[in-house]
Amino acid sequence: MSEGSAAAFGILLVDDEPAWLRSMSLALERSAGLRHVVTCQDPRKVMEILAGDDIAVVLLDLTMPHLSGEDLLPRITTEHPDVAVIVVSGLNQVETAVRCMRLGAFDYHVKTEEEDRLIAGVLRALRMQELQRENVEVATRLLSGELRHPEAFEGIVTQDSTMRTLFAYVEAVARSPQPLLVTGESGVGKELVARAAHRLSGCAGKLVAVNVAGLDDAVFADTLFGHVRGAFTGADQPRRGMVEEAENGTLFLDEIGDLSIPSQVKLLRFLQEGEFFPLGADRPRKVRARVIAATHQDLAAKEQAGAFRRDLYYRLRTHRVRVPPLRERKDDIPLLLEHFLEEAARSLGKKRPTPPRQLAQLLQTHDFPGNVRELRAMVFDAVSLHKDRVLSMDAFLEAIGRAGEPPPGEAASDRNPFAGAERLPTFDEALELLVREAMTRAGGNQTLAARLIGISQPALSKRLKAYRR
Ligand SMILES: Nc1ncnc2c1ncn2[C@@H]1O[C@H](COP(=O)(O)OP(=O)(O)OP(=O)(O)O)[C@@H](O)[C@H]1O
Repeated sequence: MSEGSAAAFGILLVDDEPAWLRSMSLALERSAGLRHVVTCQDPRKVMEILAGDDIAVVLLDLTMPHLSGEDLLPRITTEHPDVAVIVVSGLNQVETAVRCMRLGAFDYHVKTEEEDRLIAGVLRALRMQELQRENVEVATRLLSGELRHPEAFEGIVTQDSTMRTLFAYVEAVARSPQPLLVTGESGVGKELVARAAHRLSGCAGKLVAVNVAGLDDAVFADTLFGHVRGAFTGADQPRRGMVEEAENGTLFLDEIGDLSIPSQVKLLRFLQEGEFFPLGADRPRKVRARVIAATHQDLAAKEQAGAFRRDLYYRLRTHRVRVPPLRERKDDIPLLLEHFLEEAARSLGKKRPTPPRQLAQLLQTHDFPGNVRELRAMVFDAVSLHKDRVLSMDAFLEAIGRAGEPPPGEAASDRNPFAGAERLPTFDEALELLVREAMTRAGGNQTLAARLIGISQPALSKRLKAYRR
């Protein structure tokens, strides 16, 4: 967990030994940047402190005068179930530990163990607390369905309800320092979602985007973490890595599914410790930057196949969203068409053309394997070619037709819908199936259906009449 979020949570140390309270407060601040630490020597005052202060974690000694930790523990867990209590005892007794856990303790530590282990335990408890609070926040936002900052999503044109839910989720987790994983097919708008999350994060720094696909381990390390002068032959100047560029901001790692295993190890270290070694440096550097990762790949499958480290996978997906492909939100197509017509006309210095009435309908018959990017390219292409007032459908028909063609090298017979059929339809049956499919895809519009299968509207109408008889 990075220091940023942890520092905001209150921690209460309860012990009758002032020396332990002092040294633990110092250790929490020094090693984990935890500054909101309250100390209490008198266990009788604990409930009062909890009622007044925003405390997330209590470190509770067991043996104290007036009131023992074991008596206090059930009162805390009953009255403040959202507070995590870590018992810190001088006794290394399994029975005591089991009793405390049964009474609702989050964890049990022995005072003689290494300080680092106790601090790691506190950070673990804080992480749980943070996730719990975020869950409540997410549920509240999703239920209210309202966005507090709709302007952050301005560039994302949509009226789809799944997308609206996704926005509410992104808004709820945007201020978390934990990673956000954005998945979805190529061209669905993952980068736009990452930029919206950054805008909502309230971070003062900038968003720095790095496409990690195809970077070998050395280039990845140099790009992200930089190097010191003289780190390798030719390194006559030190270089700041992208992580430092993104300090107090967001590091957006695109195509994370392509990261090599050695690079995954380096990234995990940065996520866990918030620190990294520039190439050639003998001391680590600490930088606070939120990581947003994106991929079009199935990371779970990659993890299962051993191509993606499990620890990194779980770390990255602490918060996650899947941006649905365009074919799952076809109602967005007319809106996006309008948006891109406007954008294309502006950037090409042309007057905005009027789209033919059936264009949106035609586009809704297409599956858009390249998603929003494909639609955008189609519109730009058509606007750049267009001359009359009304936009021609031809460029779109051609693009859609081409999209259905097999890729070069793939034989047409591989995609033959009849290949493998036990009984071939007769010519007339096949024709009827084709006509009916075109009518379904065109939403009952005969002109459009006729264009889809390359015949005239009267010819199609004649066939339909014949089928009705
Ligand atoms: N809902 C949307 N509204 C407006 N423009 C969009 C929308 N979704 C995507 N775009 C545009 O489509 C293009 C592709 O979007 P983006 O780069 O965010 O996709 P991606 O999912 O990150 O793709 P890749 O996986 O290839 O990196 C960009 O030009 C983007 O501006």
